[in-house]
Amino acid sequence: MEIAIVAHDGKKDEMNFFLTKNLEVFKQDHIRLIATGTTGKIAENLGLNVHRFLSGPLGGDAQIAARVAEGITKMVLFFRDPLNAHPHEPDIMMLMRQCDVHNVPLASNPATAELLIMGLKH
Ligand SMILES: O=C(CO)COP(=O)(O)O
Repeated sequence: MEIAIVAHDGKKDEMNFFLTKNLEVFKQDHIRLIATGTTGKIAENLGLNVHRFLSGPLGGDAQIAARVAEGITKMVLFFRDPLNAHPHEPDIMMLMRQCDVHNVPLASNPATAELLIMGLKH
């Protein structure tokens, strides 16, 4: 099962905490982790296998949106920073829209991500 992780700069510490807490889940063989460029580094630094796409502002969100549209990515954990402006806002909206179009679970904050991970465990 392919899961995408994405975190805006203001949320990267929370992504680090979340991944650390759920390391055993993300290490499972049946889970393939993908990420935008800089977020992927966080996962790599924790010893996780992750395929890193472009950084968000350079098109990473758009690349992941395409995988959602194609039915490859099955879950998106996107820790958004609602308190800052992002130059690639259209790409961000596209990623979220594609999740809704294709009924792919999308967590836009850590609390929801925890619930999705709990769902995965059961
Ligand atoms: O900008 C992002 C999501 O919109 C995240 O990109 P990075 O993981 O490269 O920082």
